Amino acid sequence: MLNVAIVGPGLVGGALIEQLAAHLQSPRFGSLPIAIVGLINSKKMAVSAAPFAASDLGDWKSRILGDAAGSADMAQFADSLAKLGAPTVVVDCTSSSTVAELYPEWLARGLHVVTPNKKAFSSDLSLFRKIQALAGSPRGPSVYHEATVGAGLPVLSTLNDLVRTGDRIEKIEGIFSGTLSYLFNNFSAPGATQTFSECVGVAKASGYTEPDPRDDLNGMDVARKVTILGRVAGFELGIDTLDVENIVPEALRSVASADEFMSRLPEYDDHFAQLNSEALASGSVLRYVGCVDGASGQGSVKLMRYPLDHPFAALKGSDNIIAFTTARFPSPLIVQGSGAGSAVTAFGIFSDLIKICERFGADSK
Ligand SMILES: NC(=O)C1=CN([C@@H]2O[C@H](COP(=O)(O)OP(=O)(O)OC[C@H]3O[C@@H](n4cnc5c(N)ncnc54)[C@H](OP(=O)(O)O)[C@@H]3O)[C@@H](O)[C@H]2O)C=CC1
Ligand SMILES: N[C@@H](CC=O)C(=O)O
Repeated sequence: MLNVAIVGPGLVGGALIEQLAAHLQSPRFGSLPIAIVGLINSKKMAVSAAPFAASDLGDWKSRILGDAAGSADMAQFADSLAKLGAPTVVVDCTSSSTVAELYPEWLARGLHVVTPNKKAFSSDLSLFRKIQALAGSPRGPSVYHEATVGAGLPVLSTLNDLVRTGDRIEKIEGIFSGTLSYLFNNFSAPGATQTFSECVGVAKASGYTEPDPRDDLNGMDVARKVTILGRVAGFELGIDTLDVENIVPEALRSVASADEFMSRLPEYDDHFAQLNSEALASGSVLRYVGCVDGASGQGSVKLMRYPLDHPFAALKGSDNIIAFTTARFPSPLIVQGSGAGSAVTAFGIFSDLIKICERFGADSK
């Protein structure tokens, strides 16, 4: 049996609990040897040697993390998990750097890590290297983070396969943000009628944005993804040395809360409308694009113009598109599809859990 403990049952973590609970209750799939044994958010926690019942998972907010649950204490949470015996995975569904910095400690205690949180892989290179070293041995604890780039799309697994089979990465280029894809697909298209701030509002309500949408609009979410791709491809990319275009209006960069930012964004609709009409007048649309250049080992994150017949201009909804140009794929290998939202992200995490089950031969006893 593979024990699973979820840190941060918010939008994505909540969807993961739903998918796992549905799986446990399904006669078709219920034999998957996964047991949820721990939940922790910033206030409460619960760890159990016996798996939580599927019926409790259906109402976890009151039945598991309700009044009877203990106060959140991450050190105690990890202690209890490390003592469980069976292979145990900590699934970090926060966006916290503090939590990400705990991975080396968890790995050193034999706990596996699965996460959609980009921080550990895109911050200090030394943290990334430490994690890689601890997770590098064939039968030791492992780290999977497919959902950090492209949410549920098979982006990192594809890149890993290219690298491990000895292909040479020449360029990785794409639209890596579901939020910015949705924004520009809907705002920057011939005949579009929604204002920029209305599009941001829909992206937020649809669960595409980071908890604070400025983390998408300032380019940092894409910069983190470009850094992760570059590092997995073998380049020493650092987020602080990337060339990143921040499109948050200057005056809104320091406002205190995401709510205040959202309420003041309409003041800048004319500015974005102007950028858009200039692009349309030149027969192009605006798209926010990230790139890793294999020749220089450098990355960039920019608002660019693309002609209407370019594949990036034809993107729909919150789709991501990632084009890998390599020695073997001079005509690029393309991964495309829904690239944000809680359901697809939870799917990416779930598929990583299945990989750990397979790798460590967890059985259903
Ligand atoms: N939305 C998407 O499409 C995608 C999201 N991701 C990533 O998924 C992650 C989760 O996103 P999302 O679900 O939207 O975030 P939410 O803000 O909805 O949820 C975050 C959760 O983390 C908990 N949390 C925060 N800090 C701590 C802490 N120090 N200790 C314990 N718990 C903590 C929060 O607890 P509390 O409620 O108590 O504050 C909350 O339960 C992020 O890293 C995001 O970048 C990745 C790919 C796609
Ligand atoms: N905010 C991100 C969520 C996934 O990483 C995005 O819009 O892509």
